[in-house]
Amino acid sequence: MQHDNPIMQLRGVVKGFPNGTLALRGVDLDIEQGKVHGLLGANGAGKSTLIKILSGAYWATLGDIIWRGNPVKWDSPKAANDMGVATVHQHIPLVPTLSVIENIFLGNRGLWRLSAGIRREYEELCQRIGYRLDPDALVGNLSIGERQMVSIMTAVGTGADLIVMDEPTASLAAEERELVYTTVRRLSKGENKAILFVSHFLDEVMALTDQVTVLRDGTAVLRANTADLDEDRIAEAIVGKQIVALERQAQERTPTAGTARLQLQNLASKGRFGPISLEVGRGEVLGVAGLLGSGRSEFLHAIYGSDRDATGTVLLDGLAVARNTGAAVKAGMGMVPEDRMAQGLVPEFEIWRNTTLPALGGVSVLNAMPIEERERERGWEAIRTLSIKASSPDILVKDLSGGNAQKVTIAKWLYSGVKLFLLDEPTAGIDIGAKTDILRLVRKLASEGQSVIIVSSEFEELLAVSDRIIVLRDGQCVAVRSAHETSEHELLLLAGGQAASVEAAVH
Ligand SMILES: Nc1ncnc2c1ncn2[C@@H]1O[C@H](COP(=O)(O)OP(=O)(O)OP(=O)(O)O)[C@@H](O)[C@H]1O
Repeated sequence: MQHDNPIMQLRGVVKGFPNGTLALRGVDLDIEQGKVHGLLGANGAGKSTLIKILSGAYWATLGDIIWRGNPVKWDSPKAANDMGVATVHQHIPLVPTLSVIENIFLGNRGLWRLSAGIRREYEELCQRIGYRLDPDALVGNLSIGERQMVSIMTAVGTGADLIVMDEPTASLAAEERELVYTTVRRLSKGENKAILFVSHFLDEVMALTDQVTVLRDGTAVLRANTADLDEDRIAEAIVGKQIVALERQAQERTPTAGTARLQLQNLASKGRFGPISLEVGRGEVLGVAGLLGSGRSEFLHAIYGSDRDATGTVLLDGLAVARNTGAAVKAGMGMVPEDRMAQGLVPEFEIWRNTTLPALGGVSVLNAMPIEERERERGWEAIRTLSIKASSPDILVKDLSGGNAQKVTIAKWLYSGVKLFLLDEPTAGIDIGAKTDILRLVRKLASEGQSVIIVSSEFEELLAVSDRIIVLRDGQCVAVRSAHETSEHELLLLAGGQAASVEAAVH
């Protein structure tokens, strides 16, 4: 690989954690100005650790960081930021109670009043990026895609020359992803910025990046120009072996006919979605396709009772479920929300404790005293079933990589007698090897009689795993299709309206 203009170089970077984990084992990396550098690797390969070192959040245990030709030792994100490195983190650290403009300029201005100058600066930033949000909109009211754009604008607004993006498209639909790509291209080609782009999506890495580094178990196992690679080669480097493509298994099964597990009658939430009436059978997987803002997550929250404004009736196995999450869990629903860290896990607890949180019935005496041995065994089982990269169930969830923590949120419901799984983007941020494992697990749950409603921005995934797919657009259910009767193309058209730019999808 030729390096014309490296702005950032890592040489032999090692990172060990106090619990003994060696997350990076001597990594070299060269990021050039005006180029997009893709960083890939399975969950737990070391990507976030590397990013934290680049952005000053962690010290490297060993090795050199060379910025514009000079070795540096950053002791804080602010120090890295002052030198010209900005990071767009995976879990977007925005302040929900502040406005867009306040969030964007908060960090580098401290306390200040909104002046005409700042507003002008905001408009200039929007011009540069080619995207505009209402500067006074509250961040808490924005969609995940819009929040992602606020994070990117914040990074660009610092004037950084290297922008590190940690899975910026992880839970975005095709159209919103396209927005991020356009921004990345503008910044690299138009403004000569260097971009480090972390992603699990091979198609976008092929389409967007100039160079690629693949980490496996803390080692850079592939460093090459993207033009010299193809998806198979990258996938092989990520998992260390050839992987089987997503199989489409939908045709092979028929859910138990005539037995409704879930019945929704006029379920609606004002300004969000609905009314929607439908049934989900025992052993059925219902896919929900829709773009960001279509009401897809809101739909799940209403079923689960976490939307207190929702109206309508939800019946599980013929019995009405009161509209609160406690009643939903008691009735047999399990929810894996999109914003996992905020809603799904207790980071300070071990894997085993998180895995058995909702399921103490099976591992305790009279539901009161958990038997630790059995709980730990569950933890091991979860590690095996979902290929969680952890040396034991005693590892704290906060010490897991993002993707592995996410697997724990799924594991959490597996052993709790759940009858209806509500999965919001269950494979976002999950590496390609484990993605197929999770989809297979969904099929397995269905074959055992559980029902599943799954929301995914990746329609290919919905087609692979669902029996039926409903399409939401602007809060309305605009189509119901049997999975084997539809296609990704049709779903995209339906989800975006006929006029939707299908080209927006990455090919
Ligand atoms: N604070 C920590 N303490 C101990 N171990 C950690 C800590 N942070 C990460 N690890 C471990 O270091 C390894 C690398 O994790 P890292 O978060 O860098 O992976 P990743 O490639 O970003 O994964 P993902 O795709 O899931 O986000 C993992 O084994 C993880 O469990």
